[in-house]
Amino acid sequence: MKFTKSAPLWGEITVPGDKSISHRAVMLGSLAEGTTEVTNFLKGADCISTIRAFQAMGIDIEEKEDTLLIHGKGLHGLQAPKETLDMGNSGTTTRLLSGILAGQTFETTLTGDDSLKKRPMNRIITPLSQMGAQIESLPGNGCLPLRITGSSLKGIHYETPMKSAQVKSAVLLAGLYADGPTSVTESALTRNHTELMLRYFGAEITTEGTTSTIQPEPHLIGQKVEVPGDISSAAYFIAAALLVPDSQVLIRNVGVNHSRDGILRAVHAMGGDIRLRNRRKEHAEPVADILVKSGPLKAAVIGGDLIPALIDEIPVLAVLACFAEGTTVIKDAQELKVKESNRIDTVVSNLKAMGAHVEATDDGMIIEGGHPLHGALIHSHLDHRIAMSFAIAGLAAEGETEIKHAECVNISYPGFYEDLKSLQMEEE
Ligand SMILES: O=C(O)C1=C[C@@H](OP(=O)(O)O)[C@@H](O)[C@H](O)C1
Ligand SMILES: C=C(OP(=O)(O)O)C(=O)O
Repeated sequence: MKFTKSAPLWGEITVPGDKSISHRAVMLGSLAEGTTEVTNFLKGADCISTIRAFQAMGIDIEEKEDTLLIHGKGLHGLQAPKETLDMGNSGTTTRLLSGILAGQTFETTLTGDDSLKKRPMNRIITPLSQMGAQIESLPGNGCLPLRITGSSLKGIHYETPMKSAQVKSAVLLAGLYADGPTSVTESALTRNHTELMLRYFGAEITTEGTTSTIQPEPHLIGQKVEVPGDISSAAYFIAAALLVPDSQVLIRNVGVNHSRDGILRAVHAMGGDIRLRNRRKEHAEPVADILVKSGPLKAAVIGGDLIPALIDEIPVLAVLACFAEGTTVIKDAQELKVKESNRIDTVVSNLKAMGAHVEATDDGMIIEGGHPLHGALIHSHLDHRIAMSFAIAGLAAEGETEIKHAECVNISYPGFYEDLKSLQMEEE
């Protein structure tokens, strides 16, 4: 896929449904009694891995044109799958599902693609084992494939050593099957979709500060879930509209949960022209329309508690920083190293190929803005966020940018390139 300097971006767009919320809707819909109707479900490869896993455990999931109907069988209704469950590229599916599988009465094996097989699973094996789960990393290196033998679980209090919503969620979901309350404390709030959706489906779950506590054996009831647009997908259009001169884009129906809105806060800090309109609440989640206009940007320091609220947006934020005046520091973001690629390395090497002045650090990167980027051959490393971030860089760089394995955007945003093109004004 090739990109050159873009004509202004102009108009309105609706991005596909939120990936995190889509995964959780399938999971809780399957564990609830009755039918859950999900609209604006993300039909990306990661969420399809979640659907296939629950279908393999006996859940009837109807995939209609605009909706997903999940015929849940209750907390104890899953059946042993006949085969190994393939998690594809999805860390979220693997870690959250492991929490659920830990409390079943059967044994399951989970595997995934080459990228997922390199990602660390000890972060969930440790707390789930403390709860009494039996989980074995078959290669013995803390990675997939995992064999999970369902066990009776005990409630624990767990302090997460890393800022990870997947770890928090795995423990809370295992807590559904524990013998008493289970609580998780984190050092900074990570995305709280699991907590909000559990409450929405009828679980007894409370949150005080950054500690959430769940009571076991709730009676979950199927619900209607309207999935908001994914702010992580909206981030690419926010960046494109800021960078391409004379652009103005309205992104409708985006989830703006405070635990996810770090990209909005970062763009504000960088002086970008971005406004929220029509704020409302859809079921459990806050939603708004986002209006973005192009304009100059200034550097910022991005770190601390802001990081979990924009962790997946850091690649595109790094692209923005190349066009900002001054030196941007991204820190406290070690988690980037264990995503679909090592995103510190893949962002820095690709930005360098485009002529950026950027250096990797142990927990992020330092970017000296104001040096024009030029086109280059970009290696996505099959990482969807890298492909999309550098497509945006290509719209603002001199010359031609080519993205290798550009199709990996299907993980979280099938139709991304078409949507981007739909905003580009025709050249006179
Ligand atoms: O819980 C989730 O849905 C996610 C949590 C984050 O991962 P970590 O929990 O590993 O930070 C994020 O990067 C991922 O895209 C989705
Ligand atoms: C890190 C991501 O997803 P996951 O961990 O679910 O693979 C992502 O979508 O950027």
